[in-house]
Amino acid sequence: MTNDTPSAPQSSTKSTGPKPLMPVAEAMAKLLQGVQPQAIEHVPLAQANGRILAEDLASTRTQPPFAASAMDGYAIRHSDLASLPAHLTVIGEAPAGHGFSGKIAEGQTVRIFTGAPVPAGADTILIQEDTTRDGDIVTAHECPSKEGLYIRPAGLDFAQGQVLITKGCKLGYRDLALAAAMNHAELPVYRRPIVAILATGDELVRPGMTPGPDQIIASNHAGVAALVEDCGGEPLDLGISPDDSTIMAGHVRLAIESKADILITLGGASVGDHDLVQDVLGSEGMDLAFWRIAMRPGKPLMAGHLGQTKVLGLPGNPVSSLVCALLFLKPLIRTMLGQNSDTHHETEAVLGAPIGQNDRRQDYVRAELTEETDGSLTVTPFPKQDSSMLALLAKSGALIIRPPHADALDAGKRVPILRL
Ligand SMILES: Nc1nc2c(c(=O)[nH]1)N[C@H]1C(S)=C(S)[C@@H](COP(=O)(O)OP(=O)(O)OC[C@H]3O[C@@H](n4cnc5c(N)ncnc54)[C@H](O)[C@@H]3O)O[C@H]1N2
Ligand code: MOO
Repeated sequence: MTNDTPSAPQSSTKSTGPKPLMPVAEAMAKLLQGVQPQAIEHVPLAQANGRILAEDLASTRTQPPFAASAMDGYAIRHSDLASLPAHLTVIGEAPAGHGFSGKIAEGQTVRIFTGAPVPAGADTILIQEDTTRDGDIVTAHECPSKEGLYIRPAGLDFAQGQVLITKGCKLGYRDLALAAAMNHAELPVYRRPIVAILATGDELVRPGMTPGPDQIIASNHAGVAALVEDCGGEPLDLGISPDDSTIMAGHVRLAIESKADILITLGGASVGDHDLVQDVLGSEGMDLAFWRIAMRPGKPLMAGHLGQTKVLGLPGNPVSSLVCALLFLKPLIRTMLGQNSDTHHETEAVLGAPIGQNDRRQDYVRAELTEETDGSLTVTPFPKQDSSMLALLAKSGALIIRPPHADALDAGKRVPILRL
Protein backbone atom coordinates (compact mmCIF):
# COMPACT_ATOMS: atom_id res chain seq x y z
CA MET A 1 0.00 0.00 0.00
CA THR A 2 1.11 3.58 -0.37
CA ASN A 3 2.80 5.21 2.52
CA ASP A 4 0.88 7.17 5.14
CA THR A 5 3.13 7.17 8.14
CA PRO A 6 3.83 10.80 9.01
CA SER A 7 5.00 9.78 12.48
CA ALA A 8 7.82 7.61 11.01
CA PRO A 9 11.28 8.60 12.33
CA GLN A 10 12.87 11.42 10.32
CA SER A 11 16.37 12.83 10.17
CA SER A 12 15.13 15.78 8.08
CA THR A 13 14.58 19.18 9.66
CA LYS A 14 11.21 19.46 7.89
CA SER A 15 8.20 19.43 10.17
CA THR A 16 6.56 16.09 9.42
CA GLY A 17 4.43 15.58 12.50
CA PRO A 18 0.82 14.45 12.28
CA LYS A 19 -0.56 17.89 11.45
CA PRO A 20 -3.82 17.87 9.47
CA LEU A 21 -3.52 17.33 5.74
CA MET A 22 -5.32 19.81 3.50
CA PRO A 23 -8.56 18.44 1.95
CA VAL A 24 -8.44 17.96 -1.81
CA ALA A 25 -11.17 20.52 -2.55
CA GLU A 26 -9.45 23.18 -0.45
CA ALA A 27 -6.11 22.55 -2.16
CA MET A 28 -7.82 22.82 -5.55
CA ALA A 29 -9.47 26.13 -4.61
CA LYS A 30 -6.12 27.51 -3.41
CA LEU A 31 -4.40 26.40 -6.59
CA LEU A 32 -6.95 28.07 -8.86
CA GLN A 33 -7.35 31.22 -6.76
CA GLY A 34 -6.72 34.32 -8.88
CA VAL A 35 -5.70 32.36 -11.99
CA GLN A 36 -6.54 34.45 -15.05
CA PRO A 37 -6.96 33.32 -18.66
CA GLN A 38 -3.88 33.69 -20.83
CA ALA A 39 -3.42 36.56 -23.26
CA ILE A 40 -5.10 36.22 -26.66
CA GLU A 41 -3.09 35.70 -29.84
CA HIS A 42 -4.20 35.34 -33.46
CA VAL A 43 -2.97 32.28 -35.32
CA PRO A 44 -3.46 31.10 -38.92
CA LEU A 45 -5.98 28.31 -39.43
CA ALA A 46 -3.13 25.88 -40.13
CA GLN A 47 -1.84 26.41 -36.60
CA ALA A 48 -5.17 26.47 -34.81
CA ASN A 49 -5.88 22.76 -34.51
CA GLY A 50 -6.30 21.81 -30.85
CA ARG A 51 -6.12 25.43 -29.67
CA ILE A 52 -8.75 27.01 -27.44
CA LEU A 53 -10.88 29.70 -29.05
CA ALA A 54 -10.72 32.91 -27.02
CA GLU A 55 -13.68 34.81 -28.51
CA ASP A 56 -17.04 33.85 -29.98
CA LEU A 57 -16.66 33.47 -33.73
CA ALA A 58 -19.35 35.04 -35.94
CA SER A 59 -19.58 34.41 -39.63
CA THR A 60 -18.43 37.19 -41.95
CA ARG A 61 -20.69 35.86 -44.71
CA THR A 62 -23.78 33.88 -45.63
CA GLN A 63 -23.32 30.35 -46.95
CA PRO A 64 -24.24 29.60 -49.62
CA PRO A 65 -24.26 33.27 -50.58
CA PHE A 66 -26.75 32.59 -53.42
CA ALA A 67 -29.31 29.91 -54.29
CA ALA A 68 -27.11 27.15 -55.70
CA SER A 69 -27.64 23.95 -57.61
CA ALA A 70 -27.05 20.77 -55.61
CA MET A 71 -26.80 18.61 -58.76
CA ASP A 72 -25.48 18.51 -62.32
CA GLY A 73 -28.43 18.92 -64.73
CA TYR A 74 -30.76 21.63 -65.96
CA ALA A 75 -32.24 24.67 -64.23
CA ILE A 76 -35.96 24.58 -65.08
CA ARG A 77 -39.39 25.95 -64.27
CA HIS A 78 -41.22 23.09 -62.56
CA SER A 79 -44.50 24.00 -64.29
CA ASP A 80 -42.86 23.36 -67.71
CA LEU A 81 -42.75 19.62 -66.89
CA ALA A 82 -46.48 19.22 -66.27
CA SER A 83 -46.70 16.69 -69.11
CA LEU A 84 -43.92 14.30 -70.12
CA PRO A 85 -41.84 13.98 -72.13
CA ALA A 86 -41.25 17.75 -72.10
CA HIS A 87 -38.94 19.53 -74.57
CA LEU A 88 -36.98 22.59 -73.39
CA THR A 89 -34.62 24.93 -75.22
CA VAL A 90 -31.15 25.28 -73.69
CA ILE A 91 -30.30 29.00 -73.65
CA GLY A 92 -26.99 28.91 -71.75
CA GLU A 93 -24.71 27.27 -69.26
CA ALA A 94 -23.91 27.87 -65.55
CA PRO A 95 -20.80 26.08 -64.23
CA ALA A 96 -19.74 26.62 -60.58
CA GLY A 97 -18.11 30.02 -60.28
CA HIS A 98 -19.87 31.41 -63.39
CA GLY A 99 -23.55 32.24 -63.06
CA PHE A 100 -25.83 32.66 -66.07
CA SER A 101 -26.78 36.31 -66.30
CA GLY A 102 -30.03 35.96 -68.25
CA LYS A 103 -33.50 34.88 -67.17
CA ILE A 104 -35.28 31.64 -68.03
CA ALA A 105 -38.69 32.04 -69.65
CA GLU A 106 -41.42 29.44 -70.28
CA GLY A 107 -40.05 26.42 -72.22
CA GLN A 108 -36.42 27.37 -71.61
CA THR A 109 -33.65 25.88 -69.51
CA VAL A 110 -29.97 26.44 -68.58
CA ARG A 111 -27.39 23.67 -68.38
CA ILE A 112 -26.19 23.86 -64.77
CA PHE A 113 -23.55 22.19 -62.61
CA THR A 114 -23.29 21.50 -58.88
CA GLY A 115 -22.49 24.65 -56.92
CA ALA A 116 -23.47 27.13 -59.64
CA PRO A 117 -25.93 29.96 -58.92
CA VAL A 118 -29.48 29.11 -60.02
CA PRO A 119 -30.45 31.48 -62.88
CA ALA A 120 -33.33 33.90 -62.50
CA GLY A 121 -36.65 32.37 -63.55
CA ALA A 122 -35.68 28.78 -62.61
CA ASP A 123 -37.24 27.18 -59.55
CA THR A 124 -36.04 23.55 -59.74
CA ILE A 125 -33.07 21.44 -60.91
CA LEU A 126 -33.73 18.50 -63.25
CA ILE A 127 -30.89 15.97 -62.91
CA GLN A 128 -29.16 15.08 -66.16
CA GLU A 129 -29.86 11.34 -65.69
CA ASP A 130 -33.56 12.08 -66.35
CA THR A 131 -32.90 13.80 -69.69
CA THR A 132 -31.72 13.26 -73.25
CA ARG A 133 -30.11 16.01 -75.29
CA ASP A 134 -30.15 16.82 -78.95
CA GLY A 135 -28.33 20.04 -79.80
CA ASP A 136 -30.09 22.90 -78.01
CA ILE A 137 -33.11 20.77 -77.17
CA VAL A 138 -33.22 18.79 -73.94
CA THR A 139 -36.02 16.29 -73.30
CA ALA A 140 -37.17 15.64 -69.73
CA HIS A 141 -38.38 12.08 -69.15
CA GLU A 142 -39.07 12.49 -65.44
CA CYS A 143 -40.45 15.41 -63.47
CA PRO A 144 -38.70 16.33 -60.17
CA SER A 145 -41.05 15.28 -57.36
CA LYS A 146 -41.52 18.84 -56.12
CA GLU A 147 -40.77 22.42 -57.04
CA GLY A 148 -37.46 23.59 -55.56
CA LEU A 149 -35.82 20.17 -55.68
CA TYR A 150 -32.00 20.24 -55.72
CA ILE A 151 -31.78 23.97 -55.01
CA ARG A 152 -29.86 25.02 -51.92
CA PRO A 153 -31.36 28.32 -50.82
CA ALA A 154 -29.01 31.17 -49.86
CA GLY A 155 -28.08 30.84 -46.17
CA LEU A 156 -29.03 27.15 -46.01
CA ASP A 157 -25.88 26.48 -43.97
CA PHE A 158 -25.47 29.73 -42.04
CA ALA A 159 -26.02 33.47 -42.23
CA GLN A 160 -23.68 36.41 -41.85
CA GLY A 161 -23.35 37.46 -38.20
CA GLN A 162 -24.32 34.07 -36.78
CA VAL A 163 -22.03 32.89 -33.95
CA LEU A 164 -21.12 29.35 -34.92
CA ILE A 165 -18.12 28.53 -32.69
CA THR A 166 -18.13 29.70 -29.12
CA LYS A 167 -15.35 30.93 -26.86
CA GLY A 168 -13.71 28.09 -24.93
CA CYS A 169 -14.13 25.53 -27.73
CA LYS A 170 -11.14 23.28 -28.34
CA LEU A 171 -10.79 23.66 -32.09
CA GLY A 172 -10.89 20.44 -34.09
CA TYR A 173 -11.05 19.57 -37.77
CA ARG A 174 -14.76 20.35 -38.10
CA ASP A 175 -14.41 23.74 -36.41
CA LEU A 176 -11.48 24.67 -38.63
CA ALA A 177 -13.38 23.81 -41.81
CA LEU A 178 -16.32 25.85 -40.54
CA ALA A 179 -14.09 28.78 -39.57
CA ALA A 180 -12.60 28.72 -43.07
CA ALA A 181 -16.11 28.68 -44.61
CA MET A 182 -16.93 31.71 -42.44
CA ASN A 183 -13.89 33.35 -44.08
CA HIS A 184 -11.67 33.60 -41.03
CA ALA A 185 -8.04 33.12 -42.04
CA GLU A 186 -6.80 33.62 -38.48
CA LEU A 187 -8.41 32.74 -35.20
CA PRO A 188 -8.19 34.33 -31.75
CA VAL A 189 -6.90 31.69 -29.33
CA TYR A 190 -5.51 31.75 -25.82
CA ARG A 191 -1.73 31.70 -25.70
CA ARG A 192 -0.72 28.20 -24.68
CA PRO A 193 0.62 28.07 -21.13
CA ILE A 194 4.28 27.06 -21.17
CA VAL A 195 4.65 24.23 -18.69
CA ALA A 196 8.26 23.62 -17.67
CA ILE A 197 8.77 20.09 -16.36
CA LEU A 198 11.72 19.27 -14.13
CA ALA A 199 12.41 15.75 -12.91
CA THR A 200 14.57 15.40 -9.81
CA GLY A 201 16.54 12.52 -8.38
CA ASP A 202 20.00 10.94 -8.58
CA GLU A 203 18.36 7.64 -9.43
CA LEU A 204 16.84 8.80 -12.72
CA VAL A 205 18.02 8.47 -16.29
CA ARG A 206 16.15 9.39 -19.44
CA PRO A 207 14.25 6.73 -21.40
CA GLY A 208 16.58 5.03 -23.88
CA MET A 209 19.65 5.34 -21.68
CA THR A 210 21.29 2.53 -19.77
CA PRO A 211 20.64 2.98 -16.06
CA GLY A 212 23.37 2.31 -13.50
CA PRO A 213 22.87 -0.51 -11.02
CA ASP A 214 20.85 1.63 -8.58
CA GLN A 215 19.04 3.70 -11.14
CA ILE A 216 15.64 3.60 -12.84
CA ILE A 217 14.11 5.19 -15.92
CA ALA A 218 12.44 8.57 -15.47
CA SER A 219 8.87 7.93 -16.60
CA ASN A 220 6.83 10.75 -15.13
CA HIS A 221 8.01 13.37 -17.55
CA ALA A 222 6.66 11.55 -20.61
CA GLY A 223 3.22 11.14 -19.07
CA VAL A 224 2.92 14.66 -17.66
CA ALA A 225 4.15 16.24 -20.92
CA ALA A 226 1.53 14.29 -22.89
CA LEU A 227 -1.20 15.39 -20.50
CA VAL A 228 -0.03 19.00 -20.82
CA GLU A 229 -0.31 18.74 -24.60
CA ASP A 230 -3.73 17.12 -24.37
CA CYS A 231 -4.90 20.03 -22.23
CA GLY A 232 -3.60 22.62 -24.72
CA GLY A 233 -0.39 23.54 -22.89
CA GLU A 234 3.15 23.60 -24.27
CA PRO A 235 5.52 21.32 -22.37
CA LEU A 236 9.09 22.52 -21.88
CA ASP A 237 11.56 19.79 -20.96
CA LEU A 238 13.95 20.97 -18.23
CA GLY A 239 15.55 17.54 -17.97
CA ILE A 240 16.58 15.78 -14.80
CA SER A 241 18.24 17.51 -11.88
CA PRO A 242 20.33 15.43 -9.51
CA ASP A 243 19.60 15.76 -5.78
CA ASP A 244 21.89 18.76 -5.52
CA SER A 245 20.50 22.12 -4.38
CA THR A 246 22.80 24.25 -6.50
CA ILE A 247 22.14 22.35 -9.71
CA MET A 248 18.42 22.16 -8.98
CA ALA A 249 18.30 25.93 -8.37
CA GLY A 250 19.91 26.41 -11.80
CA HIS A 251 17.11 24.38 -13.42
CA VAL A 252 14.48 26.40 -11.56
CA ARG A 253 16.03 29.66 -12.78
CA LEU A 254 15.94 28.30 -16.32
CA ALA A 255 12.18 27.81 -15.96
CA ILE A 256 11.77 31.42 -14.84
CA GLU A 257 14.04 32.74 -17.62
CA SER A 258 12.00 30.71 -20.12
CA LYS A 259 8.92 32.60 -18.89
CA ALA A 260 7.21 29.38 -17.97
CA ASP A 261 3.63 29.93 -16.88
CA ILE A 262 3.78 26.78 -14.79
CA LEU A 263 6.76 24.94 -13.32
CA ILE A 264 6.15 21.28 -12.58
CA THR A 265 8.67 19.51 -10.40
CA LEU A 266 8.63 15.73 -10.25
CA GLY A 267 9.70 14.02 -7.05
CA GLY A 268 11.67 15.29 -4.11
CA ALA A 269 8.44 16.61 -2.61
CA SER A 270 8.31 14.48 0.49
CA VAL A 271 10.13 14.59 3.80
CA GLY A 272 13.34 12.63 3.15
CA ASP A 273 16.80 14.16 3.50
CA HIS A 274 17.18 14.15 -0.28
CA ASP A 275 13.78 15.70 -0.96
CA LEU A 276 15.17 19.13 -1.72
CA VAL A 277 12.61 20.59 -4.03
CA GLN A 278 10.67 22.69 -1.54
CA ASP A 279 13.83 24.08 0.07
CA VAL A 280 15.32 24.99 -3.30
CA LEU A 281 12.11 26.63 -4.49
CA GLY A 282 11.86 28.45 -1.17
CA SER A 283 15.37 29.84 -1.49
CA GLU A 284 14.53 30.96 -5.04
CA GLY A 285 11.63 32.97 -3.60
CA MET A 286 8.60 30.71 -3.93
CA ASP A 287 5.49 31.59 -1.93
CA LEU A 288 4.10 28.28 -0.74
CA ALA A 289 0.32 27.89 -1.13
CA PHE A 290 0.09 24.39 0.31
CA TRP A 291 2.07 21.22 0.90
CA ARG A 292 0.75 17.80 1.80
CA ILE A 293 -2.87 17.06 1.16
CA ALA A 294 -5.35 14.45 2.34
CA MET A 295 -5.12 12.41 -0.81
CA ARG A 296 -3.81 9.01 -1.85
CA PRO A 297 -1.87 8.79 -4.02
CA GLY A 298 -0.36 12.26 -3.83
CA LYS A 299 0.06 13.24 -0.21
CA PRO A 300 3.24 15.32 -0.71
CA LEU A 301 1.69 17.48 -3.45
CA MET A 302 2.93 21.04 -3.17
CA ALA A 303 1.87 24.30 -4.81
CA GLY A 304 2.98 27.89 -4.78
CA HIS A 305 4.21 30.61 -7.06
CA LEU A 306 7.53 32.05 -8.02
CA GLY A 307 6.72 35.54 -9.29
CA GLN A 308 4.34 35.04 -12.22
CA THR A 309 5.10 31.33 -12.47
CA LYS A 310 2.73 28.87 -10.81
CA VAL A 311 4.61 26.01 -9.20
CA LEU A 312 3.16 22.55 -8.78
CA GLY A 313 5.38 20.01 -7.04
CA LEU A 314 4.19 16.53 -7.98
CA PRO A 315 5.23 13.54 -5.88
CA GLY A 316 7.82 11.26 -7.45
CA ASN A 317 5.92 8.00 -7.30
CA PRO A 318 4.76 7.56 -10.90
CA VAL A 319 1.08 6.93 -10.17
CA SER A 320 1.04 9.80 -7.66
CA SER A 321 2.58 12.10 -10.25
CA LEU A 322 0.06 11.25 -12.94
CA VAL A 323 -3.02 11.21 -10.71
CA CYS A 324 -2.03 14.60 -9.23
CA ALA A 325 -1.42 15.94 -12.73
CA LEU A 326 -4.86 14.76 -13.81
CA LEU A 327 -6.59 16.18 -10.75
CA PHE A 328 -4.69 19.45 -10.31
CA LEU A 329 -2.60 20.32 -13.37
CA LYS A 330 -5.40 19.69 -15.86
CA PRO A 331 -7.88 22.07 -14.15
CA LEU A 332 -5.09 24.64 -13.78
CA ILE A 333 -4.31 24.59 -17.50
CA ARG A 334 -8.01 24.60 -18.37
CA THR A 335 -8.54 27.69 -16.19
CA MET A 336 -5.61 29.41 -17.90
CA LEU A 337 -7.26 28.60 -21.21
CA GLY A 338 -10.57 30.15 -20.19
CA GLN A 339 -12.25 26.76 -19.83
CA ASN A 340 -14.33 25.31 -17.06
CA SER A 341 -11.94 23.85 -14.49
CA ASP A 342 -14.36 21.01 -13.86
CA THR A 343 -13.23 18.26 -16.20
CA HIS A 344 -16.62 16.49 -15.99
CA HIS A 345 -15.21 13.02 -15.77
CA GLU A 346 -16.87 12.17 -12.49
CA THR A 347 -19.71 9.68 -12.70
CA GLU A 348 -21.02 6.69 -10.75
CA ALA A 349 -20.56 2.94 -11.06
CA VAL A 350 -21.58 -0.22 -9.23
CA LEU A 351 -18.90 -1.94 -7.20
CA GLY A 352 -17.92 -5.33 -8.63
CA ALA A 353 -16.15 -6.34 -5.41
CA PRO A 354 -16.24 -5.15 -1.80
CA ILE A 355 -14.04 -2.24 -0.79
CA GLY A 356 -12.56 -1.55 2.65
CA GLN A 357 -13.03 1.37 5.02
CA ASN A 358 -10.99 4.44 4.14
CA ASP A 359 -8.66 6.46 6.36
CA ARG A 360 -8.20 10.24 6.48
CA ARG A 361 -6.87 10.60 2.91
CA GLN A 362 -9.26 10.82 -0.05
CA ASP A 363 -8.35 7.73 -2.01
CA TYR A 364 -8.27 7.35 -5.80
CA VAL A 365 -8.41 3.58 -6.15
CA ARG A 366 -7.23 2.08 -9.43
CA ALA A 367 -9.97 -0.13 -10.84
CA GLU A 368 -11.17 -2.14 -13.79
CA LEU A 369 -14.19 -0.64 -15.51
CA THR A 370 -16.70 -2.65 -17.51
CA GLU A 371 -19.63 -1.25 -19.42
CA GLU A 372 -22.71 -3.49 -19.59
CA THR A 373 -24.85 -3.69 -22.73
CA ASP A 374 -27.45 -1.42 -21.07
CA GLY A 375 -24.74 1.21 -20.55
CA SER A 376 -24.43 0.69 -16.78
CA LEU A 377 -20.90 0.68 -15.35
CA THR A 378 -19.29 -1.82 -13.01
CA VAL A 379 -16.05 -0.95 -11.29
CA THR A 380 -13.80 -3.48 -9.60
CA PRO A 381 -10.87 -2.26 -7.50
CA PHE A 382 -7.53 -3.97 -8.12
CA PRO A 383 -6.53 -5.80 -4.93
CA LYS A 384 -3.04 -4.28 -4.76
CA GLN A 385 -2.70 -0.49 -4.84
CA ASP A 386 0.80 0.91 -4.83
CA SER A 387 1.71 4.33 -6.17
CA SER A 388 4.71 2.89 -8.00
CA MET A 389 2.57 0.58 -10.18
CA LEU A 390 2.34 2.28 -13.56
CA ALA A 391 1.26 -0.86 -15.43
CA LEU A 392 -1.76 -1.06 -13.13
CA LEU A 393 -2.65 2.58 -13.81
CA ALA A 394 -2.30 2.03 -17.55
CA LYS A 395 -4.82 -0.80 -17.52
CA SER A 396 -7.23 0.92 -15.11
CA GLY A 397 -10.46 2.13 -16.64
CA ALA A 398 -11.36 4.29 -13.67
CA LEU A 399 -10.33 5.63 -10.29
CA ILE A 400 -12.83 4.98 -7.52
CA ILE A 401 -13.10 8.08 -5.35
CA ARG A 402 -13.15 7.15 -1.68
CA PRO A 403 -13.82 10.21 0.51
CA PRO A 404 -11.94 10.44 3.81
CA HIS A 405 -13.23 7.96 6.40
CA ALA A 406 -15.70 6.37 3.95
CA ASP A 407 -17.29 3.18 5.28
CA ALA A 408 -16.51 -0.24 3.86
CA LEU A 409 -18.91 -1.12 1.04
CA ASP A 410 -20.20 -4.41 -0.31
CA ALA A 411 -20.23 -5.34 -3.98
CA GLY A 412 -23.32 -3.88 -5.65
CA LYS A 413 -23.11 -0.48 -3.93
CA ARG A 414 -22.73 2.66 -6.03
CA VAL A 415 -19.51 4.65 -5.82
CA PRO A 416 -18.24 7.86 -7.46
CA ILE A 417 -15.58 7.26 -10.10
CA LEU A 418 -13.34 9.17 -12.45
CA ARG A 419 -13.21 7.54 -15.87
CA LEU A 420 -9.73 7.47 -17.29
N1 LIG B 1 8.58 9.28 5.91
C1 LIG B 1 7.79 9.51 4.88
N2 LIG B 1 8.14 9.04 3.70
C2 LIG B 1 7.35 9.26 2.64
C3 LIG B 1 6.15 9.95 2.80
C4 LIG B 1 5.81 10.47 4.07
O1 LIG B 1 4.77 11.09 4.28
N3 LIG B 1 6.67 10.22 5.08
N4 LIG B 1 5.33 10.10 1.73
C5 LIG B 1 5.42 9.04 0.76
C6 LIG B 1 4.60 9.35 -0.37
S1 LIG B 1 2.95 9.26 -0.10
C7 LIG B 1 5.09 9.61 -1.58
S2 LIG B 1 4.04 9.84 -2.89
C8 LIG B 1 6.51 9.66 -1.85
C9 LIG B 1 6.82 10.86 -2.73
O2 LIG B 1 8.02 11.33 -2.45
P1 LIG B 1 8.80 12.35 -3.33
O3 LIG B 1 7.89 13.28 -4.04
O4 LIG B 1 9.80 12.98 -2.48
O5 LIG B 1 9.43 11.47 -4.46
P2 LIG B 1 10.85 10.78 -4.50
O6 LIG B 1 11.24 10.38 -3.15
O7 LIG B 1 11.74 11.65 -5.25
O8 LIG B 1 10.47 9.54 -5.37
C10 LIG B 1 9.54 8.59 -4.96
C11 LIG B 1 9.63 7.38 -5.89
O9 LIG B 1 9.34 7.77 -7.20
C12 LIG B 1 10.44 7.54 -8.06
N5 LIG B 1 10.51 8.66 -9.03
C13 LIG B 1 10.81 9.93 -8.73
N6 LIG B 1 10.76 10.68 -9.84
C14 LIG B 1 10.46 9.85 -10.84
C15 LIG B 1 10.29 10.03 -12.23
N7 LIG B 1 10.45 11.25 -12.82
N8 LIG B 1 9.96 8.96 -12.98
C16 LIG B 1 9.83 7.74 -12.40
N9 LIG B 1 9.97 7.51 -11.08
C17 LIG B 1 10.29 8.56 -10.32
C18 LIG B 1 11.63 7.50 -7.17
O10 LIG B 1 12.68 6.79 -7.74
C19 LIG B 1 11.06 6.83 -5.95
O11 LIG B 1 11.00 5.45 -6.12
O12 LIG B 1 7.23 9.73 -0.65
C20 LIG B 1 6.84 8.74 0.32
N10 LIG B 1 7.71 8.79 1.41
O1 MOO C 1 0.68 7.56 -1.53
MO1 MOO C 1 1.94 8.69 -2.15
O2 MOO C 1 0.73 9.71 -1.78
O3 MOO C 1 2.50 7.22 -2.70
O4 MOO C 1 1.46 9.23 -3.61
